[in-house]
Amino acid sequence: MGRLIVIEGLDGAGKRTFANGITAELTARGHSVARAAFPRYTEDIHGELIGEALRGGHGDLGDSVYGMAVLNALDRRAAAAALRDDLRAHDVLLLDRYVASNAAYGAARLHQDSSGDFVAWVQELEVSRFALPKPDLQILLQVPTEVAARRAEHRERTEVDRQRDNFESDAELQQRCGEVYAQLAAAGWWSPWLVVDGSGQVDFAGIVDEHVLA
Ligand SMILES: Nc1ncnc2c1ncn2[C@@H]1O[C@H](COP(=O)(O)OP(=O)(O)O)[C@@H](O)[C@H]1O
Ligand SMILES: Cc1cn([C@H]2C[C@H](O)[C@@H](COP(=O)(O)OP(=O)(O)O)O2)c(=O)[nH]c1=O
Repeated sequence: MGRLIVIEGLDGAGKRTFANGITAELTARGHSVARAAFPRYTEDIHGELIGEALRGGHGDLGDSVYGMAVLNALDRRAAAAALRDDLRAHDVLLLDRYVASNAAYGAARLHQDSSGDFVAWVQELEVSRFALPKPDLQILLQVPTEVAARRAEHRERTEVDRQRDNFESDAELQQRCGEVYAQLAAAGWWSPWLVVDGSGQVDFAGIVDEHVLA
């Protein structure tokens, strides 16, 4: 079985860039890597609806914390069989966002912390009821909120189809979300966590040696 490695962090933290760096390091050493990113905006009907709701579609759906979280959970549930296939076929399956994104963003939107009802509800739904594949490691790519916001703005200007959605433009929400992520990591929520400082150069070789393949 391959190792399931999840990358979490704020919008604009640099998750995709980090995933590219880890993938390059692993493939250079001859390891096979599968990748997925949630939400699956173009591959799954739940993901498609999430994208539309994030941009104001479907009435007040985007305002509903539980509604959006259910859609995100169903997107992952629909992906579970493919994730298991990837884990059988590859050395590493690298995910850009997973269940902890639901926990961190929902709790932050509701002004709860990681010990509140919302995180417990996510755990009950996605971990217990949907029995999604458990990560071997969740990596929190941690950057100051202002840095993440600047990067997201830069990305919006320079990349096609990477416009910021309603959450991404809300600085206070991002700040609270970063705090919940830090609590989840400190508590070892669902799996071991590694917190990586994403504000400067990242030591991909060291992280692969000590954490991804360990
Ligand atoms: N370590 C880094 N230092 C400087 N800029 C970065 C770094 N990582 C990512 N970026 C830039 O920040 C922006 C957002 O990165 P991205 O990987 O798309 O973030 P995310 O997937 O977390 O939203 C991109 O323009 C990217 O080039
Ligand atoms: C995967 C996932 C994302 N989210 C949130 C985080 C982001 O604010 C938003 C969209 O994800 P994001 O990774 O920002 O997508 P993009 O490719 O557009 O940058 O949805 C959840 O609330 N729950 C989830 O399960």
